[in-house]
Amino acid sequence: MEVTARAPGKIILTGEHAVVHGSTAVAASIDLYTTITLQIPSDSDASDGLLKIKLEDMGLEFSWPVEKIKDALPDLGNPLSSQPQSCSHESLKSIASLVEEQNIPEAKIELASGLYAFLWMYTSIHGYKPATAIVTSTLPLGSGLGSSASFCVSVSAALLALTSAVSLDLGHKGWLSFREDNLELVNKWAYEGEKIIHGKPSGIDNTVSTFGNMIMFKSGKLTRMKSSMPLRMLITNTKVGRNTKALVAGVSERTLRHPEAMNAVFIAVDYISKELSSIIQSPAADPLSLTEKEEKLEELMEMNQGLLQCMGVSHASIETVLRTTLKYKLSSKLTGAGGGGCVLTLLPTCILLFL
Ligand SMILES: Nc1ncnc2c1ncn2[C@@H]1O[C@H](COP(=O)(O)OP(=O)(O)O)[C@@H](O)[C@H]1O
Ligand SMILES: C[C@@](O)(CCOP(=O)(O)O)CC(=O)O
Ligand SMILES: [Mg+2]
Repeated sequence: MEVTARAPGKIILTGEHAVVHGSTAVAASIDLYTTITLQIPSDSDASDGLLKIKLEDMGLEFSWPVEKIKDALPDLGNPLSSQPQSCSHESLKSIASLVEEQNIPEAKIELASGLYAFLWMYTSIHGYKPATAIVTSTLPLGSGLGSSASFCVSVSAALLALTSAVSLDLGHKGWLSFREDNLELVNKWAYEGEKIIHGKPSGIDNTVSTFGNMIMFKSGKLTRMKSSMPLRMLITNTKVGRNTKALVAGVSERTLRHPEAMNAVFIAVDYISKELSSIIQSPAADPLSLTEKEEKLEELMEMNQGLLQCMGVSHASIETVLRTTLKYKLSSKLTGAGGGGCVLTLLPTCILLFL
């Protein structure tokens, strides 16, 4: 049995971090993907008894004898793919020791949490079957474009596609697609993976990666959006590496130190996201001209960036991009967890006329 699945990365237009604390955020999927090919031999005699994962872009391969996984995680004997399970502290410790034995190069140690998520989802859904997973990605890792969620969604989709828990319909461009209820299952398993990588994710990244297009997200609930205006974003990668888990934890610590001030910040972000979504979706016959709408969006992005600074997640490299784009009267904000990573700049239609 073999299947290939892919899932997109995302940009967050407004509301990152605050969404973890219950505010509204707006996100859109982008045309960069994580792709996974999963092969599970149907004849166990024909296999080498290993669970392998090949990260092709990095030229890395990791493998574990399934018997060893069984010893480390003995409680997963009866996988129930239709019931997403959270990884307990004990299971995570066992998984960490399985990954530690692989001697990941020090410069790539961040990959460990991706491997934890893979091992958890694989064994929870398929038990101790030998298999090979080959992963490639066009997304930069750890840059705010949701590589972790796109990895988890593609893994979850590939794993579920090879179970009887889902049925696939003929999709578009040669890809099969999941039905809506099956997409929810894909999303729930991916969220369990994101929890292992991020610690305390809001769920917005895996949700937009699973359902695509543009969404509004608040307290685990998604509202699909229909944009009624052109919206072009320039993405600048500062190439400053950072880790979402640490940044999310930093905002929570600041919230514990200054609960009232931070709650006011989160409420302001909620209003910003709601206003942004209503502008983006306002009917074309709206009295506001396109230029007026774009000016409002620019102002909202600037306000959100200021509040992200309040949360302590901006960075000198992000400020440099902000100053540079401002010279051309363009508005920018960080996207994703910040601390480096990517910056979004709105490209208004008047600029595009000159390109
Ligand atoms: N293709 C991949 N293969 C293995 N792990 C991945 C892959 N993509 C993402 N990950 C995991 O996700 C982590 C990056 O997630 P994160 O810090 O949330 O940044 P972002 O989601 O913005 O890219 C990586 O360090 C790795 O553990
Ligand atoms: C900071 C946050 O809002 C988004 C993180 O996105 P990314 O992992 O940096 O792509 C966290 C979350 O919502 O789970
Ligand atoms: Mg992430």
